[in-house]
Amino acid sequence: MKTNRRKFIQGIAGASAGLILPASCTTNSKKESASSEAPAIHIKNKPIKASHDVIVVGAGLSGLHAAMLLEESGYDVQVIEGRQRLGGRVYTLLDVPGKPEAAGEYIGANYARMISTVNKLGLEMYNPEGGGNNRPWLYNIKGNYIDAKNWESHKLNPLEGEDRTLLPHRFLSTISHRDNPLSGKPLDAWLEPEFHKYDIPHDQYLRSKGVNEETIRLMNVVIHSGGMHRTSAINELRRYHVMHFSSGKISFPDGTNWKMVKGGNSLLPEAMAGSLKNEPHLGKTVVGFKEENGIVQVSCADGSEYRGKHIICSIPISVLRNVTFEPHISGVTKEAIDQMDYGLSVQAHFLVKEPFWEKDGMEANMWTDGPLERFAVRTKRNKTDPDAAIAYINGPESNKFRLMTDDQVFNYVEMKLAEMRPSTKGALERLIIQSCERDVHGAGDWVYWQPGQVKKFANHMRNNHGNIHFCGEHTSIMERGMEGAFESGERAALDIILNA
Ligand SMILES: Cc1cc2nc3c(=O)[nH]c(=O)nc-3n(C[C@H](O)[C@H](O)[C@H](O)COP(=O)(O)OP(=O)(O)OC[C@H]3O[C@@H](n4cnc5c(N)ncnc54)[C@H](O)[C@@H]3O)c2cc1C
Repeated sequence: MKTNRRKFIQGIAGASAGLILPASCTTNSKKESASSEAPAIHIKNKPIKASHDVIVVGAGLSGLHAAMLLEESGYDVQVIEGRQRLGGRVYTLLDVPGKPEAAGEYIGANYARMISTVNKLGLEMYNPEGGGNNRPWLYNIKGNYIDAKNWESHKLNPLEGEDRTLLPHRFLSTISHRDNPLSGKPLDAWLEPEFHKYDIPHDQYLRSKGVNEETIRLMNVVIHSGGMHRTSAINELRRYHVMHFSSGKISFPDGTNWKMVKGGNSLLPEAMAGSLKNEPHLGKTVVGFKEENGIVQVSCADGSEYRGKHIICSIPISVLRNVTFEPHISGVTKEAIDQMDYGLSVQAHFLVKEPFWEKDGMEANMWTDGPLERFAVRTKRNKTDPDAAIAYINGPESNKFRLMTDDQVFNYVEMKLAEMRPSTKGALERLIIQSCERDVHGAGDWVYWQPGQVKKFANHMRNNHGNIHFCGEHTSIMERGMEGAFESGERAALDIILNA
């Protein structure tokens, strides 16, 4: 029996309001087992049946959320994941001192679906002290060290009037959001044709608003893309619209605006996977989909195959360039697969053997317009954790690291640090290099829209290809980040539940 539509939508609405999914989603909705009702087809004279109702490809938040929702509606679901771990871009480095988050870190108070899932699975959230953006920075601009307190009057400050109090690390978010044409509009307004006029390079948009070149140069330091000229202004306007939409309006009951999962955010995808009837299969890198007579055959790099009546595919869009589809994907969706790109970041993690900031008497954390962009002592999860530091490069400088081995990244970072901050020499011990595109399953941090791409692609990203339904943060329209992943998984699951 199919899930009752009204009940299911009530359940989703409940989850979106931060409530636990009601029992109506799990009762009276059992389907017959897949094998008993799958139509038989013939491939090379061999009768083929779907082994599952739905195969979910990718065990990141979007895929796992879709799997949970489908299972609650009685579908037989098998999750398969290319990596040997769950979580995708939620990845707590549990073996690294201080257990830093390598990717999805801050859970916003407005993340209704995610918070609901955390609560439902019995996990706890907390705020590590001194996290977020409240750490004091020492600025290194054009080779000059500048304390935050001296910035307002400093000759390198390119702003005028009251704006001179704005600190460089706030330039991008504050100036991009100023007079944001999306303000006061619904979260999906960025898709509307009336905003296509902002689908232009972000630096061009800022110049038209009178922002000067030096301010744009400093904003460019940490933009999550190949640079301001490569990012659509509407991409950035949407980003800050979503961020500001709820800030100040929604907070956790303790008054805070963001939290992390106690013990590490990776506990969430692990608990989500643990709640499924069928254990996810790891190490299953999908290389091809072939749909015939309503059954999709999924081929993996290790030679194994799965068959499902439906597929939910959460693979990052640019990684899909390496996956074959039969029938072929063509038209705008194919262009999007070939052209969409992800922001990059590389993180070099170090243990701090000696507090180098005590040697030179400067702030520990550096925000620079040089090749290292940001170097910071990490927030501790527990007071007893050792000091650890991270070089976090996510602006245009991050591109070159694609060509380096981990050792070369460490050598480069240490060399640049020693030039900029001699007190770090001998004070750091190498731990790990992390980047979300350093293996074949990752494309980078998160998708960004290049000038002209919102107009061209944004309304095609969610189209299914036969029985293959796409999800992943790149397909979200209201939320971004981890909550965007949840939103997209929910949409793909609903697509099957309501339309299949
Ligand atoms: C450095 C960094 C910091 C971030 N900080 C935040 C933050 O503070 N707050 C926030 O909300 N968001 C943050 N994000 C974004 C957030 O982590 C992501 O938006 C979200 O986790 C994406 O989930 P997803 O399911 O869409 O994709 P993914 O997590 O990437 O899931 C896709 C899965 O598919 C698998 N896969 C890929 N190719 C194949 C294949 N061929 N076969 C089988 N499986 C495959 C991958 O291994 C992966 O597990 C951050 C991301 C990064 C990188």
